[in-house]
Amino acid sequence: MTKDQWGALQGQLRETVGANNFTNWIEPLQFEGVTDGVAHFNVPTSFLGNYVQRNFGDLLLYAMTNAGADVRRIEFDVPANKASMPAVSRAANTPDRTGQTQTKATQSMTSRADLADLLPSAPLDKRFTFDTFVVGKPNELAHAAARRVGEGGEVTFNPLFLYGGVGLGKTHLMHAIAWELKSRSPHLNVLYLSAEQFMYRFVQALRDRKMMDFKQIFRSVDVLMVDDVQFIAGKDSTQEEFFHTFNALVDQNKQIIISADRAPGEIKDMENRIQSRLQSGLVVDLHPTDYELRLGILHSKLATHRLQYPELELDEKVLEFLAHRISTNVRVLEGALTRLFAFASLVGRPITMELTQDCLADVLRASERKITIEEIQRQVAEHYNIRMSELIGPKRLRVFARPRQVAMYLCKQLTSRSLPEIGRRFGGRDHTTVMHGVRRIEELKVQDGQIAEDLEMLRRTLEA
Ligand SMILES: Nc1ncnc2c1ncn2[C@@H]1O[C@H](COP(=O)(O)OP(=O)(O)OP(=O)(O)O)[C@@H](O)[C@H]1O
Repeated sequence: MTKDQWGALQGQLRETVGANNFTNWIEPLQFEGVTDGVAHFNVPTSFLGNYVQRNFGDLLLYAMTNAGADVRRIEFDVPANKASMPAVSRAANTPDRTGQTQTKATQSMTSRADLADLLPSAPLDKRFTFDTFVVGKPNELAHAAARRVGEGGEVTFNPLFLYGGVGLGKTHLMHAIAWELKSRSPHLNVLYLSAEQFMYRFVQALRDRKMMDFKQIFRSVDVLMVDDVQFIAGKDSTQEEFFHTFNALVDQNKQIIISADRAPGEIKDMENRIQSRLQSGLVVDLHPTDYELRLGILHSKLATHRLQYPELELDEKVLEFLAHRISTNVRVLEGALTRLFAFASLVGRPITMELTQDCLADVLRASERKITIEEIQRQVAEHYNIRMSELIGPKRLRVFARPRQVAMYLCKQLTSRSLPEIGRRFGGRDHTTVMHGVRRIEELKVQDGQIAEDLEMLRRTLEA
């Protein structure tokens, strides 16, 4: 990250933290550069550095990473000769930021009336909007509910509780709601934060004896969004405070949106009264993705990659392959595509199946399916109503040979077994026979609607 890039980031930071916080805490930071993943800032006093680290550290890290910088840590240094720093020359007009000013700065934080500036909202990801959210069967209900809440107006279900496994789009939907609300009503106080940040703020308020401020801030929002609420399970006083905040907002008819990795009733160590409160609105889950949704997501991400790497060619089969093979987590799926483009661009080769296998070997191994060759064989035999021995055996009649090729094709698609291994499991056939079978089915899939339908049905059953 260059100094100019840091300069450009400042506008965005000002928006996020508010004008007063920006002037007090961010503006005095002098960006020195990034070395080995550490961003260095010069600061006029160690107090200012510590304060920024504690209160805005995560935000800075997030903003810089988001802007493309490889930053894992931030360090604040007080240079030996402070006189050269702009923050100190500013101090000719404004109070010096020495021990004395530190007290002033802290006091001004407490007494500041402008609550909007103090709202500790976590930054929203610009990419997470409704426009970029791909809707499919597994997430259509969650999407519809989120859309409804994003429209604003009368609160119909409170809270909206979204849950689902890792990387299925909960955070994306929450940010999308926040963006939508803000675009429709720019003056709405929308507070989005993770349950972990909620706890952090709470503990900090306790420590600094600022509970009144804390309560006032959280009760003054119009919309509260808390991500990953399971995090506060078992953390008694945080739960308690969350419960009070929750009730106060519901009483004022303010919208609350919560996400978690499981249903409210399944969050262990969460007090019953909170669980039941969380269930009192609309609870919707994001189901694990299916093949169509994954393919849709890949296509939508492709557009961005194409813009970035217009020169790269991509074999459509690669997308189908990835959608088949990486089935657990959209984040991993996206990561795979990004890596593929970066790799292909580096080595200057088109994105073929071969390159994909090379580049993503580790990801593919990690998300390897549990589907076995034997399962496929059994399922195919049952589907075509033939015996296993006929499927695997030597008979070359079409009624056996075609299902055999279908089974070989599925083994190639749904397992990571090599062609020779598949051949061995089909009565010791040669790998060229398997290759021929796979190619034949690939052709038929396009020409013969029945085969395409059979494949689809079998795949669904096997993946279920
Ligand atoms: N339906 C979708 N359309 C487009 N992108 C999606 C979709 N679902 C998930 N993603 C993308 O997958 C990534 C992970 O999603 P997100 O962070 O929202 O998951 P999450 O459910 O909050 O996961 P976690 O449990 O880890 O917090 C994001 O980059 C998001 O944009």
